[in-house]
Amino acid sequence: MHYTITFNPAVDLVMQVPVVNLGSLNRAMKDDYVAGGKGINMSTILNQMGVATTATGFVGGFSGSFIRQAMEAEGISEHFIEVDGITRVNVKIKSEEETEINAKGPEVSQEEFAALLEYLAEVLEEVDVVYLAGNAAPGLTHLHYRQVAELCLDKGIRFVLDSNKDLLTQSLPYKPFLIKPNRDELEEIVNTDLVSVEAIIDAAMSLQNRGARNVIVSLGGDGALLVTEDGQAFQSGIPEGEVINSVGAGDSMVAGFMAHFDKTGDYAESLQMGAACGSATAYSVGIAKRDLIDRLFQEIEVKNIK
Ligand SMILES: Nc1ncnc2c1ncn2[C@@H]1O[C@H](COP(=O)(O)OP(=O)(O)OP(=O)(O)O)[C@@H](O)[C@H]1O
Ligand SMILES: O=P(O)(O)OC[C@@]1(O)O[C@H](CO)[C@@H](O)[C@@H]1O
Repeated sequence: MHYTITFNPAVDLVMQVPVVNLGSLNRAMKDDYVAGGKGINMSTILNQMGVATTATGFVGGFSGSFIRQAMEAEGISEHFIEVDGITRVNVKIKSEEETEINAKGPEVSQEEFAALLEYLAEVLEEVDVVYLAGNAAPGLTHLHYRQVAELCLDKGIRFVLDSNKDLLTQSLPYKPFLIKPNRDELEEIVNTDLVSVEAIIDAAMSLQNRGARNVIVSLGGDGALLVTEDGQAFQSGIPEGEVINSVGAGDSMVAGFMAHFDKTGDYAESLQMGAACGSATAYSVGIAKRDLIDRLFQEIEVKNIK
């Protein structure tokens, strides 16, 4: 089972607004509500790829119910802990540029966190994969990320971590199987501008020296780089297509990579699948569907560069 954890899920309100004028009333031409939050997006892709997944984390209020119903409609099993307060609604404005406003989200108490950890400790088995993705909810810190990471290390379970700053770096000693910073996140961690492929690979390897086993660095419309624990590096390109909404592309990439790696153990092909899922989501309103993923997979080139 692939368990995804989203500490602070969201309903993504995706609005098409041709021209945005700050300080004025703007009207959307179209709006879509999508169950979101990084772990939830990963479960959505895993499910598309035929991988058994359970989505967990904390939800509350009407928007929390929306997420639960969306999971049920997709046939994804879930074990969310109900919290007081209302799951956030994150606004994603699609104009000439993409603008995002992520809300704060409801507070998670120590008892609610303990209930999640207890559930995980009870259900996890060695063959499982745990994904912890996104930012913390109010009430949670890097220490809570570390507790999940430690549980996975103790149980010998592959742990996939997609977060940023100290939420990511503080868990590196627990040897996550995969981390996926994007270029900005990696630059922030290593405190340097990364302008060449070589510099990005060196920075990714510095995170391996701190404990990460495999590192994907996603580069938006410029593709992605993968540095593996056996010392190889791969680069993926992007297929032809029109960007509709790139929110969740990174989450899709992680889930696509893991779904394929779990079946094949093949790094190059798994990066190709991750890239297909990432671009397929960028070319969709919400998270990608399988038919587009399969089509784009054929078009993506992956090079072994080390
Ligand atoms: N504009 C785009 N065109 C084609 N493919 C894209 C585009 N943006 C993203 N992708 C694909 O998706 C992958 C992940 O995207 P990106 O680097 O934007 O992740 P991210 O910053 O983590 O995104 P998010 O936080 O929204 O999930 C890229 O490496 C690429 O393969
Ligand atoms: O605030 P966080 O947890 O960093 O990010 C949340 C979020 O922006 O990430 C997903 C895309 O990756 C969206 O579905 C969601 O709104």
